[in-house]
Amino acid sequence: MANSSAVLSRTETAQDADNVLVAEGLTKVFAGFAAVKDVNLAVRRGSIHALIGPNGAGKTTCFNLLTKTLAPTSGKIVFDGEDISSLRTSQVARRGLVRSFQISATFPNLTARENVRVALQSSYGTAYQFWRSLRAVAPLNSRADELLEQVGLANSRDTPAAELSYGKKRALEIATTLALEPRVMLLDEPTAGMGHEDIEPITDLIRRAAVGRTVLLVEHNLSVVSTLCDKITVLQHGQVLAEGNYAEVSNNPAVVTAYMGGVDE
Ligand SMILES: Nc1ncnc2c1ncn2[C@@H]1O[C@H](COP(=O)(O)OP(=O)(O)OP(=O)(O)O)[C@@H](O)[C@H]1O
Repeated sequence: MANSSAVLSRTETAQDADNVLVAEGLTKVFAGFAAVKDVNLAVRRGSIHALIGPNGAGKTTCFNLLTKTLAPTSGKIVFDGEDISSLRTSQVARRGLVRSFQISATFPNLTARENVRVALQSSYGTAYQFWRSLRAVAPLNSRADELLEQVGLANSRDTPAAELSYGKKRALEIATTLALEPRVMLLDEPTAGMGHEDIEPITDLIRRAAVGRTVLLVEHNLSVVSTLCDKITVLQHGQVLAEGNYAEVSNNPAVVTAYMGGVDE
């Protein structure tokens, strides 16, 4: 008996170490309506994990709970072994759980490079204040240029954000998120509103950005999910309907039924 409980606790520890972000019994009630009900979720370290589901399934609410944008009615969120249930977005961001677009990513009148530099300044905190001399912020330019290169915006470095195409704006938002050095990057519908020509580049970009970190995304485009994600959690009516890789969830009759009616665009 003592042996088996020792084994069990070792197994649990191993599972926790594998999972960088864990939600237990996550529930959000809006004026008597449960948008998210008792959701358990485990995001494996180093994976690309998607939250999908038909319209109104609770994806955005769940995502907002995980990013600490919304406070749960009940339930617990654990990041890297630490209970972050009562922490604020900024506090979890400092720990490496970063939501894309949380710094409202782009300042339209600043160039791409300046936008990334602002994100770097916020990441480095008081070490690089706005009022520091140009010489003091110079090291930020080289890091900003590396990040712009990484997201394919090296040639748009001096272009004001407002003048970038939609796809390039989203790439810039990812660069500003990467500036915060996330260990877990949370993306809210990264391909939303994109034309066909932008979807593949942004998918490639997410795949590259995911190297060495974990990505959790809400995504409507199932073809993006199928090529990008290791694990998929399907929500319906605020609850987990199915979980697994794309082949598993797409062959699940309950998922097929939930999606019937052509929810995916
Ligand atoms: N602030 C709120 N107050 C009341 N009800 C809300 C609120 N936010 C969401 N809801 C409701 O909770 C349910 C889940 O909404 P949510 O936006 O999380 O779903 P979703 O899966 O992201 O949907 P979509 O794919 O349409 O964006 C919906 O019925 C929605 O109307």
